[in-house]
Amino acid sequence: MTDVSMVLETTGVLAGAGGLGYAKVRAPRVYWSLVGLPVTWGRFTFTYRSTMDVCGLTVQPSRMRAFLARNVARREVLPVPPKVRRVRGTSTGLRVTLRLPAGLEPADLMAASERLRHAWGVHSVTIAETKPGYVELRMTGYDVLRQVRMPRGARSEGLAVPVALREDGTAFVRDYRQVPMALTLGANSSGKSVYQRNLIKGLARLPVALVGIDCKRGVEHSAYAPRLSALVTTPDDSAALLDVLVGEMESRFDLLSAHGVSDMWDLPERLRPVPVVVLVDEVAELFLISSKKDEERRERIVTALIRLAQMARAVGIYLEVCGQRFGSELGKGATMLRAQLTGRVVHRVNDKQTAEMGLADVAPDAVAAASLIPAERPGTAVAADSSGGWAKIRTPHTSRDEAKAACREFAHLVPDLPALDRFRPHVPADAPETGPSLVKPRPVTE
Ligand SMILES: Nc1ncnc2c1ncn2[C@@H]1O[C@H](COP(=O)(O)OP(=O)(O)OP(=O)(O)O)[C@@H](O)[C@H]1O
Repeated sequence: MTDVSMVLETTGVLAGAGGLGYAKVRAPRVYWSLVGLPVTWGRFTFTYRSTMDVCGLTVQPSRMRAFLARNVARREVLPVPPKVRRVRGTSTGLRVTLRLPAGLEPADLMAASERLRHAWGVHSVTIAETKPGYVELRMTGYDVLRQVRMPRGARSEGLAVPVALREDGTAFVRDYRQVPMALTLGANSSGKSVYQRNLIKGLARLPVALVGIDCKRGVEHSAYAPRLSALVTTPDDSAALLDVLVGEMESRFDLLSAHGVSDMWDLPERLRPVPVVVLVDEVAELFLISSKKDEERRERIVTALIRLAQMARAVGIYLEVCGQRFGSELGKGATMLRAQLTGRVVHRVNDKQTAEMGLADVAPDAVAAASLIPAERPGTAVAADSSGGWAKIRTPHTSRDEAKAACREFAHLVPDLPALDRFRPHVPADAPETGPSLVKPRPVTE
């Protein structure tokens, strides 16, 4: 709903810019609130019945209803469209809650979304089932992914971080309790680091331990050091850290079994271990070997990652893996690990095979959309999970310094986790607020 701040923004922008034409191109949010929303709302109200009828989204009335219409109301018996329960304008579009009559299902509306989009002259129409028998029609008035602004009220809580904006104007939330393990793929400069920065910025304020594995010499993760419980930057240290995480997982399982529960969240709060999010950047670095002697290390790393991905959810250890490609070319264990990482975010890719690696097993319909992401829209991705649902998303642009500042601000939230102490990065007390990082991971390999 438009509010006071929106009205002020509206007036200010229009006064300075000199007209609606300018607003339409340069300030689509303003144009939508002033012109698009009232026009679309009116068009929707006046054409709803006829549009649903021509789009094949009506059913024959029940016998009783037909009888009453014919004999009591003495009017023509009309086909019945879904009942409109609520219409709500937002700063990006129009939301309509519909109650489906018997005989219609959400898939019928999904199949007609392109027709509805044209009929009401909006940028996009998506359909979301809100509860059995009810759907929400989410219309956007303009391309909300062109200039991303997260919805008001989207904030991190529990173990969920609103990390990007969906095409329908709602927040894409990375919720670790719903989707514990995830994989982010994308070509160079497609926006993977910015996605991770948004994630870190949101996670930093939550009661979680953050672990960084960044074999690109820590170029990204060293900025987050003040908030990290552990940071490793070489494959050897990664192998040691992953062994410790597997040990932590096992002792947490002992705790669950001692209390007769099968999930950490069933433990009383005072006994519950702190959740751990393990962020792995450039995963291929952990798989590659340059000599025979690296083979044993690779085996150790891959086995540990697979064990964590398969079991650690129940004890609150979550994996967030990132890479350019993640297929069988990485060797033994790669596809097995990938199958466990059920949350997928695929940015622009260089070839269709990479999109398939990321999406074909969970949401095959999304492969084409990921292959079409243009280079001039960095940060755009297709997000999917094993439910089969997918959405086009784009992150808000977040600089390294912003993520770094959030990690400093919430450095006091680094939880006590003795098992990880020897991997804790050393942050000099006088490390600069911005600029190149002075953070050094400690040498941990024995
Ligand atoms: N959501 C976004 N909005 C605007 N610009 C973005 C967005 N995401 C990324 N960019 C820009 O795109 C460029 C590449 O982004 P980023 O560094 O995140 O890519 P990457 O996939 O991590 O690349 P690499 O694999 O080379 O590290 C950067 O200049 C960044 O500022």
